[in-house]
Order: sequence, then structure tokens, then C-alpha cells
Amino acid sequence: MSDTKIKICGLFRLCDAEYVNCAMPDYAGFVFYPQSRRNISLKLALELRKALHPAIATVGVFVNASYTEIVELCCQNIINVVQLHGSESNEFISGLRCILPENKIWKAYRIRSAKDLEVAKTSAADMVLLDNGHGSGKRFDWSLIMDFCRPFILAGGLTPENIPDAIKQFNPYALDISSGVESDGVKDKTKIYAAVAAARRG
Ligand SMILES: O=C(O)c1ccccc1NCC(=O)[C@H](O)[C@H](O)COP(=O)(O)O
Repeated sequence: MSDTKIKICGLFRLCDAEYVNCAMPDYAGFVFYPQSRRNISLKLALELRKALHPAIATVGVFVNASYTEIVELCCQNIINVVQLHGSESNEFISGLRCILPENKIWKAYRIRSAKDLEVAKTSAADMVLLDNGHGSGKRFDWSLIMDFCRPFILAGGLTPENIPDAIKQFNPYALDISSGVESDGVKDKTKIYAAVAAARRG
């Protein structure tokens, strides 16, 4: 049994909540970024939150969004965790924490080199998410993070098949998966179940 948590990201249909409820991951992610094909409205996010099992925490994914947009979703209890996926600074994160002291803040970093990891190490966020891109379905070079010295969430190109290896190598706080639990561009119930089962087994 592993204690690594798992987030299924990018729910955008009501049936996705049903699929996720069968598998019971720790987190479910909603993307609020109009340029993404997984972008959802506040109204759909509210419906999805209501449809999800209450034990599943919800994560809002934002790219350089305003405080106003983020705060509205938190105050309506549609999301529990804020995931910043743009070029948000430590100052922006600290300001957000003052406004939302009850909500955890995660900051995603696109890992291309050791320099990116230096930036992630000094992040003001509660948790850093090491990723390859914006739900790209591709891995970054995992050899870069062998000596990374703070708890992190691993993302980018994860699949039910490579999850055991990811846990064995890095014992991350959590895994974040989106494309790897999709078939033909939509969430796949069987893959979601397999990913969560693989994370639980370790
Ligand atoms: O998923 C998106 O479309 C997206 C768009 C813009 C910013 C972030 C986005 N996703 C963030 C996530 O948390 C993904 O789960 C993460 O990047 C991993 O994605 P994948 O490689 O597809 O598993």
C-alpha cells in the first residue's frame, strides 16, 4: 500500500464525476482556462462538485487568473485547493494566501532544466507540482528530479502503467494525471479506475 495521493484532473462532463466516484481518488481537478479544451464554466463546476463524493477534494486549475475569479470559486466551496499553472509570482501567492487562508495553494512548474527546479525549491506555495506542460500527456526528464528536496506532486505523461515506477522512484506527495486517463479525448472510466488502483498499490 502506498500513501501517495492521486488527482484526476480535467473533468468536463457530468459522467466524469460518476467515473471518479467509482474510483475514489483523493482529488479531482477542474480547469478554468478558456484556451484549454478541458475548460469548464462556473456553472458546470458547481454541478460537478455537487455530483462528486464529498470525500474527494476539488482542485481549481488557473493560468494567470485574477484574485477575483479564484476567490469566487473558493468562496462558493466549488474548489478546495487552488492550483496555479501560469507565471504567478511568490508575491501573487502570498497575496492570495492572505485572502484565502483556509485554502491550500499549489504552484505548477514546467521542468526543463535544473534551473527550473531551483525556482520550484523557493516557491511560496504550500505544495509544488512538477509538470511537463498544460495537460500535455508527455513526461519531462525524470532524472532531473532525483535530488529534489521538498515534497512535490508529480505530473505530466502519467499513465496507469507508469504510476508504480513513479511511486517507487520518487514517493511523491501526489500524482496528477489527465491525458493518461482519457481515450479519444474524453475521460475513460476503466483507465481512471486503473490509475487510482495503481496509486493505492504503489
Ligand atoms: O489540462 C489542461 O488542459 C490544462 C490547461 C492549462 C493548464 C493546466 C492544465 N492541466 C493541468 C494539470 O494539472 C494536468 O493534470 C497536468 O498538467 C498533467 O497532465 P497530463 O500530462 O495530461 O496527465
